[in-house]
Amino acid sequence: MKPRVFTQNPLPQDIQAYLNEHVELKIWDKTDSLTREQLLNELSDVDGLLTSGTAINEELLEQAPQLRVVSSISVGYNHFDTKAMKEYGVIGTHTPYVLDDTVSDLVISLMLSAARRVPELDALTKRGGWEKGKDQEMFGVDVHHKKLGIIGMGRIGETIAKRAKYGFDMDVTYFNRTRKKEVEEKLNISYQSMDDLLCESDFIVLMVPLTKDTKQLIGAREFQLMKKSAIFINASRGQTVDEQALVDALQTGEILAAGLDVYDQEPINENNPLLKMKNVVTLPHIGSATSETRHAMAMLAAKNIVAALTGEGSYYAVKELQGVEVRL
Ligand SMILES: NC(=O)C1=CN([C@@H]2O[C@H](COP(=O)(O)OP(=O)(O)OC[C@H]3O[C@@H](n4cnc5c(N)ncnc54)[C@H](OP(=O)(O)O)[C@@H]3O)[C@@H](O)[C@H]2O)C=CC1
Ligand SMILES: O=CC(=O)O
Repeated sequence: MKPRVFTQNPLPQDIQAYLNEHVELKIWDKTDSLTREQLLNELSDVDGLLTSGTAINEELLEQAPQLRVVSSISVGYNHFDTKAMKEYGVIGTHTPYVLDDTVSDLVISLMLSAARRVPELDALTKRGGWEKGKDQEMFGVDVHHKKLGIIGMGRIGETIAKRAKYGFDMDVTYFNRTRKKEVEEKLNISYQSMDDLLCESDFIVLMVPLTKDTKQLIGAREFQLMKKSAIFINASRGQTVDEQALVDALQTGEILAAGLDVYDQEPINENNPLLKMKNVVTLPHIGSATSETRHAMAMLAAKNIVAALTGEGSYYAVKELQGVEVRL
């Protein structure tokens, strides 16, 4: 008998066809979005769940007695309670590598947009505010040849560094808990303590996963260390930053500008002060959102769930759940 898989994510036809060959696929096809209660109900007799941000916690695992694999169409997996999943013998998989270039492109666009004030000046031009002789009021700052500090030199961090170094001649430094000498040599970049990186960088990009150690990694103290001319970019998760401290730093001129793809609350509340600031570029968590990359992620997530459920082929288990014995 084929394993049963449930998903609430709409999937392209070719991915559905691939899944149908290997599993009994059930897709949530109602127009209303699925409530938590409906999800738990659907999970009562399935072996696998294909999802993106669904919180996988004890309450869900308790009510899904057959569940063996949760495959996330994302690389970040802070929605997994990996401790509980381990206890219940449930594997969690994710989609590394296939989105690195796309997310990096977006990070570079946030850097450029914030530095050159692209959204602000686009709005000014469209509302007829372009006046001759007022160029100076529209000046931005250069990106090329500046110093970029990347916090979180992982898969995505590395592709950002490559673009910054070879595309924009930037002086790139990074901070990680583990030093990566081979990457330093390959890309001609250097390692710094986090405080030194914060003090010296013109651009600071945060690209760490959200974990108990990175929650509010950047707060009031860290913004105080930054240059007044610093541009801060966050494309990791909103909770890696103390958002109120970010608002304060931008309002008091402690830093120059910010480019954000992620927030404490998503979708962001329409009254959030960040939305009112000219010196903040705001995007709706679209780091990997191109047709090609979202397709590649969904296909990889489909392959992960098939491999993990059938035991045929390899899959990308998240770090904390590698080698976990799956419940029978
Ligand atoms: N905006 C968007 O749409 C997207 C956002 N993301 C986010 O980006 C994150 C990173 O993805 P990816 O590059 O693939 O992940 P990786 O695991 O490859 O890289 C993460 C890096 O962060 C470092 N890190 C972890 N904890 C800390 C810490 N406490 N202090 C400093 N550095 C730390 C790790 O090094 P070390 O362990 O040595 O410290 C590692 O090098 C994802 O987890 C996700 O949250 C990803 C894709 C799209
Ligand atoms: O935020 C997106 C991800 O893939 O993680």
